[in-house]
Amino acid sequence: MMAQYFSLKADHTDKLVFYRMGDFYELFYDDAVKAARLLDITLTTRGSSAGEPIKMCGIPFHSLEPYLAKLVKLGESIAICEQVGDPATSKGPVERKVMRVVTPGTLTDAALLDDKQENRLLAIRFIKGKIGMAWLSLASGDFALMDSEVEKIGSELERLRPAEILVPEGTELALLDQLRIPVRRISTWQFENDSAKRNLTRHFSVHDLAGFGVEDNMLALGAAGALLEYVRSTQGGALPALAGLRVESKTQYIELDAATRRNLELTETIRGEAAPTLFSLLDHCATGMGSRLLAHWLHHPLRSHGKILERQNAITTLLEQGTSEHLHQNLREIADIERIVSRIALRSARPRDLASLRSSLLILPSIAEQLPHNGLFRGLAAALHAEPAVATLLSAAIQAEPGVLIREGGVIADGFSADLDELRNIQSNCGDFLTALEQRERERTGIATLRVEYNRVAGFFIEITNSYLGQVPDDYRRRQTMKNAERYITPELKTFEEKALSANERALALEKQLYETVIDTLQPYLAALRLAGQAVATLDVLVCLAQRAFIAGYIAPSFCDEAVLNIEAGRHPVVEEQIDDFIPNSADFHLARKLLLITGPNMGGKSTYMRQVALIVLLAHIGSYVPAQSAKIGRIDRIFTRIGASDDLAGGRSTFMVEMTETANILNNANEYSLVLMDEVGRGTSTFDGLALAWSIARSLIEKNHSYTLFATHYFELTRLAQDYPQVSNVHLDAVEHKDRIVFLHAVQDGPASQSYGIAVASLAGVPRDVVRLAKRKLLDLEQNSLTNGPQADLFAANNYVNEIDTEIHPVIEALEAINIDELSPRDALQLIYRLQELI
Ligand SMILES: Nc1ncnc2c1ncn2[C@@H]1O[C@H](COP(=O)(O)OP(=O)(O)OP(=O)(O)O)[C@@H](O)[C@H]1O
Repeated sequence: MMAQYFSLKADHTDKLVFYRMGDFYELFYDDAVKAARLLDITLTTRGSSAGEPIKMCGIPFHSLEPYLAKLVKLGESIAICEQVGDPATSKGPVERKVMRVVTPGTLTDAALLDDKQENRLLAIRFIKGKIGMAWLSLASGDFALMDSEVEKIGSELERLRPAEILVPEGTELALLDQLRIPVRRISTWQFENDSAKRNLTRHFSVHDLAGFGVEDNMLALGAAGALLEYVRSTQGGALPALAGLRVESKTQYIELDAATRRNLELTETIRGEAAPTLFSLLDHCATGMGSRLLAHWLHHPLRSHGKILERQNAITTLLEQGTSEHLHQNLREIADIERIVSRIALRSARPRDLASLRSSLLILPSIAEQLPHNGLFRGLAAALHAEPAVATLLSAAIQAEPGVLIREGGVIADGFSADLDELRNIQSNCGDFLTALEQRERERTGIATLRVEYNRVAGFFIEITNSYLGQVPDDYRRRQTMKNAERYITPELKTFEEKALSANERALALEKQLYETVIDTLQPYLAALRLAGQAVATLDVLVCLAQRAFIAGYIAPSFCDEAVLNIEAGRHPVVEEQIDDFIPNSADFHLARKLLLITGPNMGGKSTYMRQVALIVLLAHIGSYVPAQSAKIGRIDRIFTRIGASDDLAGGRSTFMVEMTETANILNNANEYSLVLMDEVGRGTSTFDGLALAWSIARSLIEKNHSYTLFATHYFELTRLAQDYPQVSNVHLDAVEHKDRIVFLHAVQDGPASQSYGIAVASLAGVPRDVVRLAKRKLLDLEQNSLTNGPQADLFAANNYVNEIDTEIHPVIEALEAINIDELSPRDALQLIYRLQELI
């Protein structure tokens, strides 16, 4: 047995091998050690090999799924090895085979998949600064490819969020090793374009790939080929019917770099949590398909105003008709058609998948009828009226509530197959037949005590007590002799016995065969069903966005071709949900006003304001309504952000290095159609360096990039840029000090800030009072020594360097500050004077 195990394991060295032994899957050696640790199950030993005990652990076969789910989540791949031979007839160990390989990127089982998340497998190939990428979601059949540049890889990974990555052997890229995504290195030759082309044309049964818009020289082609082969190897040779092959174009979507996707907290917070994010706020979709599509839309804002307006108009119609809630309730009844369709394609669909597909298909026409007859809805309604033949077939073929597993039967509906009905009749009519036979034989033989019976050892028999043996007819054959009776069988009973005993087995076999036929019959309809699934998803997202717009008072943004970005009374969609009185703020950009320099106290709301502008722009481009009073948006192709400080310790980059790398990316790539958010750039280094950098970066953004820029800074000196450049406007957020408190107004106003309140905020945050006091004193010195007339110290000015020692508080002053004169007795006062004198 171990020899058999070793030969199977040799083909799956990089996976955990689940070796089926009766009712258990067992793991051996290192696999056992690893699985025991990851699954928290007992590690034990079984027998020995080469004198060493064999380490093993095992799990019961019927609870495979939760264990698989846990391992796959941890990034492991598993080869599931089943017994395929018959234990009764095989000499030596039963024949076993790896029937299925489960890897994080190739999941299709409902139990292993997250409803709301797309599960993608991504293959990447690198050649001379370029990358070719192909990705596939096996569960939904979406297959796409794209060429890009190496420096975009971070952004692409953040966008696609693959569950598993394939790269050619020998690929060295630090970024890949830092990811928490399993990376599999496969032979380089599998990434060759020629064999990929052959594979793909064969798979799609086409002469060439031009029809998909795939060019011969695309780098991504090789990646697509490698990906397809990998999937085939995990699915026991079967390949799903893929929805087609999409070439994703770079110009289709607004580009968001990796940092921006993170900073805007689209689907994950900066800390990596699922909420609160834009997605967690918006996602009230009725189906998993809708949630997945919404996440996709958020990461793929469109550039084409035409396409955006199609969605927006659809939302407007839903709002006008007020049917969203009703549609939402109807959509809740719809199963995950996309994933069921993929499982049908892979022939792994369970009976209940078919039942839920059926019930969904029966509801779809009524949903389609509720849809308005305009714009996007026309196409959606057509797709929802998917092949009625499928629902008819499934109604005829599958029981109302089928069993869980086809091997246990109870799946195929009565009346679908006459043969199956007969087999089932035999089982259920067994009792009737025997009573009727008994009656007939009693009459024929005249033996009143004759009994027809069954037991497991003798099978069916007619029992006649010894006193009537003389009356036994000739056609009775003796089966067994008892003490007081004889047991007989007749040809009729024999035929019945054979039928009855095998009926159950044959019914199960026939059900399995019929089930396979149903799956076969469904294959030609899968493309239409997939479209129906996509239509459900689209409708679900539109309804969800319409509901959000209604509940939160969003408005429809308008688009134009001029250089304009005008938001009246905009709100941050996520922050406004978390606090009671959110103050709306406007933002106005045009050709003559392209950089807003934002100053104001910490906690004033600068980051919130900048992010809200970006989120409104992003929401507008997915077709959604936006949280504002009005919004008019010109052409925008990219959004860049440089917000917050984070170390990239694993990548060997300090906070400041990360800050400058992201800034470099912006300065090198942002153009007049870009929206740029710069939050306190330069704060990661010394004051003078930081200020000098911030100043030159802002100038470059004005002079060279011409982007729509929101530039938040604490360097007050930068506000002077507005005097040199007409495109720069100063805006500020304010606070007022009230007794010991500081109140933030959160309203964006024209002009530079007058104070920074940093020290007041520090005090608010609980910084010890003596430190705050020292800081105030130091600030006073700095301001007095400054040669500028400005309200804040000008660090560019000469002579503002103040000797630290000079500003230290004299111990006498400190002692005086510490006393409460009203509480001093005359005697204490006298002593104090002595002490103070000593301190001079
Ligand atoms: N427009 C607003 N209306 C009401 N509250 C707001 C508004 N903007 C921000 N806030 C509140 O103020 C808090 C601080 O905002 P934010 O982080 O944007 O300040 P900041 O100026 O960027 O501060 P820092 O300079 O310290 O980063 C937010 O968490 C939010 O609770």
